[in-house]
Amino acid sequence: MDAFVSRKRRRSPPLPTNEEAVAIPESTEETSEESTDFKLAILSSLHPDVDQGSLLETLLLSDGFVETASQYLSERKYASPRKKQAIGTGYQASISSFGIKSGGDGTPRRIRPLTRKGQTLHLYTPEDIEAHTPCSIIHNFLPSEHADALLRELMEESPTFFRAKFKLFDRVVQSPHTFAMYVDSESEQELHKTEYVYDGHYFKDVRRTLPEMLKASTKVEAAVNAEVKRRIRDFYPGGKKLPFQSPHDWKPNASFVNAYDGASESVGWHSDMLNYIGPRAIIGSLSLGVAREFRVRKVVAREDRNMDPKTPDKKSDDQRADEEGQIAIHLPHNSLLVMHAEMQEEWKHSIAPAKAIDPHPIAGNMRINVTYRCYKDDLNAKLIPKCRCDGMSTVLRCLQKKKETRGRYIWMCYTNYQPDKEGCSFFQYADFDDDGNPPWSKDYKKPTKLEDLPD
Ligand SMILES: O=C(O)CCC(=O)C(=O)O
Ligand SMILES: [Fe+2]
Repeated sequence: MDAFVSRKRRRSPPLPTNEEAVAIPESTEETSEESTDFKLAILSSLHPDVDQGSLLETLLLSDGFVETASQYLSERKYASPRKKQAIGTGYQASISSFGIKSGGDGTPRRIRPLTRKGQTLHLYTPEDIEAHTPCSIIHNFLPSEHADALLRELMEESPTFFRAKFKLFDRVVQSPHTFAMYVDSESEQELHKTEYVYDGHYFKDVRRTLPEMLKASTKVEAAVNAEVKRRIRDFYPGGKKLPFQSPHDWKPNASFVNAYDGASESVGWHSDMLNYIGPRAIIGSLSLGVAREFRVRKVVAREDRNMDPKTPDKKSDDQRADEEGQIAIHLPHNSLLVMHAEMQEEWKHSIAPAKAIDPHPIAGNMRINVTYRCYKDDLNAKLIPKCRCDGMSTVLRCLQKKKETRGRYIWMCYTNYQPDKEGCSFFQYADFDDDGNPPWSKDYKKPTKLEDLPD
């Protein structure tokens, strides 16, 4: 099997499919694993020199139609596995090099996830990543001396990074990687230490952005803004920004730096806290040192999984990822990943533990990641709703699991996540205008009511 598709055999019949989660259309919904194997056998006999991974990938991209897949394979626009070219540390016959594009006629392209149950689809090229995930990537982002200087600066800091403790059900667990938080000004530093709540507590160790980080930040800002504009133009309906997305340029003023020391260090499935960065947030994520896999998967509502919405969801994120399929984006040294506006609300991400890693000449076994973020003045910790736990600020979440409330934002108590504290049950729907401004913002535009519209 090719390096970029791994596949587990299903033991039970396939789950009913849904258009967001899988690529195989309704017409092939009832087909069993055996019939996929049968289709692969036909394709294999027609194209004996193409490896199984490429056959399967082409079959998926052809919506399960053998004839279409065979036609693409006959045209042979893809890189033959025997002539694979190295991209970073991995290998890939690019999906787009198969000559199949998500749009291509000037109309906005839809993100079309290709994941299937039990699969990890590995993506390496910028074209594949932006076509099938809510992210875009720029390889070799900084001049190489600058990337190395930034890596050295952060390697020096990393022994003093912090390992978070949090509550998982009734157990206290330690985060499987270390991190530190940096802000760009002294006033923000003071405010963060005393006002901003993370995972139910205040961080006392908020640092000032270091010189190389600051230098990189200006370049990240320009690149992210250009990528966001391109994303809106080429991918979003009508070439318009998403509802709740800010119309203004993105300006980073804070960052989390994560350190993964060795193959087993990781971060579990999550989406990032929106409290201070607002709805439809953008994040610029710079990877340095050892190349690792960044995994993404789309959140699927329970009804779409044919689950009774009232039944508690007992499956872990890892089980879900395995069931629904996931995409692995390979992040080599000096790559900038832009997480676009649809990412945090609709997708989850993780850094998976690796089986093996290629040591980096400067970083050894370490991967360093800087996530540049834009903390919004109007979502300052003093302004957002507080819960009943000692005046702690609440967390902003976007509901995803049930269809009837899907996409609604809520403010809720976050203290429950802290090892030694029980939270309150505070919960309140959160209101934002089309540009993502909260009602207390001077820029907030009240939505026009139907009866107020001119005849
Ligand atoms: O290390 C990464 O690439 C991702 C880190 C991350 O998800 C986070 O800081 O929220
Ligand atoms: Fe994250």
